[in-house]
Amino acid sequence: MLPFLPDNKNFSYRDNELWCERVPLKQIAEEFGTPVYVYSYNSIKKAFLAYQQALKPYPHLMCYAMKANSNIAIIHLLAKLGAGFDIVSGGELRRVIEASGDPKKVLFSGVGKIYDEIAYALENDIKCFNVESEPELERIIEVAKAQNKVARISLRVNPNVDAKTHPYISTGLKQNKFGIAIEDAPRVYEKASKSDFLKITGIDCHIGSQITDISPFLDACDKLLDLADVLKSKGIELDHIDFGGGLGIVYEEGQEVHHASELVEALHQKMENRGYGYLEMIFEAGRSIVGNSGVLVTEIQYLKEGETKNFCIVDTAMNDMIRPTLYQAWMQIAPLHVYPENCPIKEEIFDVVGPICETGDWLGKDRKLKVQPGDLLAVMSSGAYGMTMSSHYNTRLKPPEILVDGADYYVIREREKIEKLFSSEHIVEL
Ligand SMILES: Cc1ncc(COP(=O)(O)O)c(C=O)c1O
Ligand SMILES: N[C@@H](CCCC[NH3+])C(=O)O
Repeated sequence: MLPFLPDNKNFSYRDNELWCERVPLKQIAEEFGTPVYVYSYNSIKKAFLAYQQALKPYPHLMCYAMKANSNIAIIHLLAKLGAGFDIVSGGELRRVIEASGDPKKVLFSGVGKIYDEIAYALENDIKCFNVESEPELERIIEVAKAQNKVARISLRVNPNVDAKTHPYISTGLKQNKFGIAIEDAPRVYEKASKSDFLKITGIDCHIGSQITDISPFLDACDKLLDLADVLKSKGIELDHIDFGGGLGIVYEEGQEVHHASELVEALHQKMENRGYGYLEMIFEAGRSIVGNSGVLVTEIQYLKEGETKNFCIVDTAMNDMIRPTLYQAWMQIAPLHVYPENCPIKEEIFDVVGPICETGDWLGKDRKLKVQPGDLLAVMSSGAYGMTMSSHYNTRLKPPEILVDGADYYVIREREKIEKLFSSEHIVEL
């Protein structure tokens, strides 16, 4: 039986070899070395268009949360498909501009926006600041005043909804640092409405990531619409409602997720029923656009028999893909070549680990694999929160990124060079 693949359309086995679209992954590994991130353009496009098409009948803006994967080639291609962007730093806005994206379709989220970032975003006339606290609101007024501009804002409210996801990626509960408590929101909106330097355009929330159920989104929507009612009674009208991040994805066999259209329809139905069908619907989806569109290909260095466990030691590590270490996330690890049943290599159970000096440096535990040193493995579903969360720990260089489109492929990031790593460091003689 062939190993499970979360996106078995754009990643598939042909004659027991794993391909991305019409390219054998082995060919990419041979040409560019390992570890290497490989993305399927057609998978990204399909995932993005699933939201776009579902939203088409309604006023909408589909913003890609670029923290998931911010390679400028991907930003550029998504911008061409009509994407706006959700950013959390001035650096991410720089990327949008570099990639010829439209700043007027940019939302700026995040709890710690600094002066310079606010000024830069205002200069570039972004669509909206998602304000996460009262002091931030005051800072935005101050910067807008200095530029003699009007900043468009929405409040990111914390609806206190349980997203039923990992506690580290749950963001809409009272104890989380994000957003403004929903009970305080009417007062803060009133305050904002009095400033000549602000224009209230919307309402925003983001309750967490990797949410596979629609009900937390609907619960949050109810609370936002209750707030919209209160605001209306105070004469504050909104243009948009921003539901935050998108749906979760399939990492593991047997997991089920909803199609983007189910989420959009369910939310719109609720808006319509409550008299808000006219509001522009905004999503800040990241993971569901790129997550299953990427893999991290790695080469097995050693098979090591431990005292109680077998280890499959590969040449990628927690510095390239930190999700298992950070969230104990389960990610499928699939061999690039599947040996036939009758081959003498034995199937064994391994912990797949990297070379980093940490016990937490693992990619998968207790995985059944029929492999030998030199074989290649793909960490599936690595397109989101892979490269963007990578680091140089243990002075490891960042892997290249390759984008596949049909039978063609392109280097969208070169393998990092050690000289570049050292170029901003300086020896001092003391
Ligand atoms: C404010 C905000 N918007 C959007 C996202 C993207 O979420 P997801 O990748 O689950 O679609 C995140 C990440 O969780 C976020 O913090
Ligand atoms: N980085 C996380 C999700 C958090 C997203 C940022 N708000 C992950 O890999 O699952």
